[in-house]
Amino acid sequence: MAISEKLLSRLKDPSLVTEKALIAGEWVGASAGSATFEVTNPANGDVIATLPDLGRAETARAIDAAYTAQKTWAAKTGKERAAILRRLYDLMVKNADDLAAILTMEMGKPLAEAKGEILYGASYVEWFGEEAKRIYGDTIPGHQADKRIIVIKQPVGVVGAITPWNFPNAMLARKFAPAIAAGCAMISKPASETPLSALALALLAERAGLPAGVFSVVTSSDSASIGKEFTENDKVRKLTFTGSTNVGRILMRQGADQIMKLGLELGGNAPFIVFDDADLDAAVEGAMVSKYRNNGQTCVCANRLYVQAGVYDEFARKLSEKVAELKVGDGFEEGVKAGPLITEKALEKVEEHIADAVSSGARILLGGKPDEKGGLFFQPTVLTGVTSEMKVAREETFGPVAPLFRFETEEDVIAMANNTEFGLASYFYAKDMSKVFRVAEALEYGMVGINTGLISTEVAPFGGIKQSGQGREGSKYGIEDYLEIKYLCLSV
Ligand SMILES: NC(=O)C1=CN([C@@H]2O[C@H](COP(=O)(O)OP(=O)(O)OC[C@H]3O[C@@H](n4cnc5c(N)ncnc54)[C@H](OP(=O)(O)O)[C@@H]3O)[C@@H](O)[C@H]2O)C=CC1
Ligand SMILES: O=C(O)[C@H](O)CS(=O)(=O)O
Repeated sequence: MAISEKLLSRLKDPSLVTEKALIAGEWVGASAGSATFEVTNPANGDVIATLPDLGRAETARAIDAAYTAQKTWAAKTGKERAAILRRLYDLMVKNADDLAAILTMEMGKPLAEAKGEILYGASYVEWFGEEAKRIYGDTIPGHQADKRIIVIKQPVGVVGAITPWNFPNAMLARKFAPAIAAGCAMISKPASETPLSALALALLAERAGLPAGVFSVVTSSDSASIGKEFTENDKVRKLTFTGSTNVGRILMRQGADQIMKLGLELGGNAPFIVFDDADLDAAVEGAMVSKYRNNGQTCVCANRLYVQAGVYDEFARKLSEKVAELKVGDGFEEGVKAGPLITEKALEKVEEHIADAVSSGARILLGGKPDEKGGLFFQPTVLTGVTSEMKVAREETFGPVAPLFRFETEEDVIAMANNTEFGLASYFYAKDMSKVFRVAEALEYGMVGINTGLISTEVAPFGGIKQSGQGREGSKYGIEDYLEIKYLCLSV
């Protein structure tokens, strides 16, 4: 077991990579003969680190420590909690290049995108460090002359967090920051593909002064068991999850027995609509960002591109010209815009969706097959002649495929866009203001990008409706999910 020299040689501070999990304030490595799992670089299959493969016992130990530490942490003032989050924000920014290199090596995204993710994750730490000082309650006029009513907000308590591989820093930071700001304690279970980013965050949180036990990171390849510990251990008051709708459903069922508070950021199937009065160049730019960011591996990616008949051919041509410029390769290579997919399973799903579409009459305008580099590299792809009967219309591709659907009327496209069990992100390009308000209000999604393909920011409420989840992350709304409301009735 040894950390990859290729990774360590890229870092100013090699101590940011660890092969130890953080359990109850102690860094725990794999003991002789104990179970371990490997973290590999999706660009070439290299083993970059070996982590202890922990289970329910270690998770329960982390929960016990969190249960104790949380009481002291919650007793600190918002200003004291804010100061530690501010120090963490400063450390994330100072170490952003190293954190980005760790992220690119374990997840594959281009280095510039990884750096962007680190700063995006840090923005949540900064935002909720500020919110920590503003957890206000209410006073309410009494219902009787001798009654005084006060509403206070208190931290939920111990929180379990399960996060995905596609944004291994930002998806954790988006949960960690409001939880810690609110006075909660957290045990995180990162995706087994990408635990190093979570561990680096934990290292920096410790250096920022976060007390022992308030934050643990359990590394495990047996996520189902860790999830069961989170949902069955009565010291855990909330579970926050980002990942597929299928797993979200499993966790919701498991948490039902103790009426667990849940935060669910699940799958999406975003429509991206181009009306014939759109600024086509802007729409192409927005489609490039919304579709190919993170190689299409984000839950808010444009999954279905609906283009009005009058501009369909021109949009398809312009989009393909831009897609053809995307350089595929190792995320560390200069100019690369499309890294590897995360696993063989992810690549097979992309191939399956393209084959299904073509077998039903779609045409490959660009790409359509694995890149000549082999491995997990795939050609950025544009399909035309796509219809609602195809899998790309119903399922989340989670890869670099832009399926173009042609539509005639506003009513038709709203009906098609809403014809899904998902409701996370949606986008459309149009100039007519009446149409903008009609369409924005008619789309059944938690988020709507209007003349933009990039909507994610810490200042706005990120989240979905229907089977895309519940709760919101970021914004002034995001901290509410980590607070309980308490009503005090005083007889005076
Ligand atoms: N709404 C949002 O913000 C986001 C949604 N997603 C959605 O997630 C999917 C892709 O991400 P992906 O990582 O494959 O999703 P998964 O749901 O497979 O995995 C997400 C996390 O859940 C863990 N997990 C898997 N099975 C269980 C289980 N039975 N109990 C507890 N934890 C479990 C995984 O651990 P391990 O991998 O180690 O098994 C990982 O840490 C897409 O559908 C995407 O849309 C992804 C990111 C953001
Ligand atoms: O897809 C995800 O995991 C993130 O939610 C995407 S974003 O927040 O960076 O848009």
